[in-house]
Amino acid sequence: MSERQPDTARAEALRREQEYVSMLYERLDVARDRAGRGMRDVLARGASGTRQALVEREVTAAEHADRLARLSAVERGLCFGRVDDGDGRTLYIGRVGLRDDDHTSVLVDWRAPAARPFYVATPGDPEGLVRRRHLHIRDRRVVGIDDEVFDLDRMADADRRTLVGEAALLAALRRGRTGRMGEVVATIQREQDRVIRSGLAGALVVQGGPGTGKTVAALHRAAYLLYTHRDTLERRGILVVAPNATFSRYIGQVLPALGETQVVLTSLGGLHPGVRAEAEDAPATAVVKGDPRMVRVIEEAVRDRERVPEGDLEVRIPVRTSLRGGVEVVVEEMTLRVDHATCLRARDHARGLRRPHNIARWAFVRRILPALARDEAERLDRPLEDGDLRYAATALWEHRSVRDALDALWPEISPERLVRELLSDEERLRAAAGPHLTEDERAVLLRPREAPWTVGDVPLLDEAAELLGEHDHGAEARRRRAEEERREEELYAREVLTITDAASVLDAASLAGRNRDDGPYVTTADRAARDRTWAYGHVIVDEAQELSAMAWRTVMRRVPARSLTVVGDIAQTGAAAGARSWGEMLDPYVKGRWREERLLVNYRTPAEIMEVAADVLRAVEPGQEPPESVRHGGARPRAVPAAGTDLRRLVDAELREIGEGGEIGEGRVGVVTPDARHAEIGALFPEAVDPLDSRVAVLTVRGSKGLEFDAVVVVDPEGILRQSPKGGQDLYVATTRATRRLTVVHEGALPAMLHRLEPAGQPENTGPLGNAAPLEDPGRRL
Ligand SMILES: Nc1ncnc2c1ncn2[C@@H]1O[C@H](COP(=O)(O)OP(=O)(O)OP(=O)(O)O)[C@@H](O)[C@H]1O
Repeated sequence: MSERQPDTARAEALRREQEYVSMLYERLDVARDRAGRGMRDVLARGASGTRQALVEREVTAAEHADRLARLSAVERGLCFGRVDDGDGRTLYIGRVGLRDDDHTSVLVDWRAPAARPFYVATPGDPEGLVRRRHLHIRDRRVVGIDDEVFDLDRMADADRRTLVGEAALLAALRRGRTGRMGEVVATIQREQDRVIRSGLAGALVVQGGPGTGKTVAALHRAAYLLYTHRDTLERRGILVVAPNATFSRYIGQVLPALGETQVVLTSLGGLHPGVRAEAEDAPATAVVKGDPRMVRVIEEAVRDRERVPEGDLEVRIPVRTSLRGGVEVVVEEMTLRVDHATCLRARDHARGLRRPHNIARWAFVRRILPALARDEAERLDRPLEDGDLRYAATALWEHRSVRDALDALWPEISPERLVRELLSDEERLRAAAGPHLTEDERAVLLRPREAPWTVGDVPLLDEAAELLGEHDHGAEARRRRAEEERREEELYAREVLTITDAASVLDAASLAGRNRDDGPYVTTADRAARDRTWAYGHVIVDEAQELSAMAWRTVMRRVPARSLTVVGDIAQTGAAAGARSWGEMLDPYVKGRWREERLLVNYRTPAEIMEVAADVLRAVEPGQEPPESVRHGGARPRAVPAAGTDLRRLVDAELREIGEGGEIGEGRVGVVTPDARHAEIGALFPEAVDPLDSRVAVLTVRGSKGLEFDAVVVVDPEGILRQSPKGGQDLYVATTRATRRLTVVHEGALPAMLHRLEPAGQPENTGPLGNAAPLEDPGRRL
């Protein structure tokens, strides 16, 4: 409900809001000064005193720095809303809560319970409000206001005269896309608010079609949970798992913009510390790697590294050496022997401890070494006391040949080596996978030793890491050393920062603690990101339909409390090993105990484009309902035959169109291709270097998932449909990436499910393009 008012009334409303907003910024400046001063005071106390005093000083400085970080992050659009209730009470809603000198609240944090009516009031259920007002602020100036009136009769006369209207949401949605997702705190919708404020405990599934704001709602939920459960979550942290590194970059700005930096954001391929997997497996390989039977295969691969010799164990050790030309040369050797049965017992004993392989190895070694020492004593005819035995065993361990012999039987091994050797060695693979996988399944796993890590390898590495345990015994000592170094550097950073201004203090202070080993002042996020076994307080998984059963094991290991937000759309599953239903993936961990919220409104794709996409969905997933678009209008989606079309010129024309029609920036074009044609089409657009930052992005469907563009050109829909058993879902994803314009370039006949597209050459019904005739260029054809 809205009403446009004369300019004078609007000017008066703006002036009054400006007064209030200026006061809020003054409060913000005061709060920042206080935090900055607090930090400088703490640091001015100097770096001397008891260890306890030093620790306290560090912690207090860190708290001030943290507060300063939050206050700096809210500068842009500090206050964005106001609600008036029927009793004449007014609340202003903003990114952070502020109080005046009397401790009276002057700005309510958007996450506080008092702010809820701002998001959930509707004309049917106004939650006691008579009006909701959106404030648009640029550089501390109020540049616009939008009102929604719920009860005109109960509004004060003065307020009634100053009603100003234009839906804030639609204004936000019309903006050109920048290549980075932004926060939407000012325009969160009622159904999204339910997702955001849902309780911390248990698993919440957010199922919704493309563009329904699942990602954006999940990220706001992270900020809300941190605000509401700060004690728990600051200690344990929140992990956000994105499908790939590009998507991580795409959403990476949202939480910092909300003042939250304590969240670990990683891609699926980055879940195993030390590995950055980007490559994807072929669908058949992905299916096998994603299958839970791989748990058994990895178990077998580990057991296969716990061997006994065929017969007795024989090790040659030097008995006598002499120096020749300064080099030590073995003059006489002796063969030590441990009988087969003793080796078997040692292995069974070590396995029976049920400890990780690399830990149990020492139990094995500790059984074999004394046996070797006894044999040595016998051969040398030397009596052995208990104390001597320990000494002799330790001395034997010094011989390289002894260590090599034991390594060959029960090596200390890293997860990376185990998985690499398993997948590149036919013999090992057969030994481990024999009873669990078919010959064909084994064949698709096999690959060259130097092949790069794939996203599908990460769950295998994680599984292996669980079974192998810590493999580097120097790690503990290194960690301690690094911690000391870190502490010194951090102290130094803080001293330096006392002479710099507040905003830079914070960056450098957190920088000083970054990329180092664990320590009391490293942020939770930093510590957690480096620790594979870290138990997070909450985990958010985006595009979760793409995760295989094995990937779910990796995720669940990181959240033993099973406090999860699972965000995705079953209708968009493109991964061969991805989900067909949420129950299939979640029931093994939270059987029947997960709750579901559905988002039904599409904020991205205009209705005209969504109708085309809905036809695709109905053809491939008849049971799934497409979301309803909130926006209408714009250019009609069209089909352009590839014959006679120059793709380059077509994309240039799209760039011009969105540049002219866009409200902010120049807008971006996404060219979506079948996997097999990505390189060929990419070569036509040398400027498309970065899928987020270049004005043109050339992407496979997988690469485009979760992203959006002002204009999308889908090339070769037939090729997309054919590229995998999930080709139909892929085409659905491709057609739902556009915020304004969709063009499909087809080579043969247009697939029947795209019948609604306007054939090129006919004038468009609506929109700024006018006539969308194909662009002829005989020189370069698709
Ligand atoms: N309440 C809102 N206010 C303003 N913009 C919104 C709102 N909700 C969603 N949007 C915008 O709609 C677009 C789609 O949101 P988002 O990417 O979160 O959708 P999604 O459901 O994750 O889509 P997909 O399934 O395609 O990945 C984004 O540009 C987002 O900023």
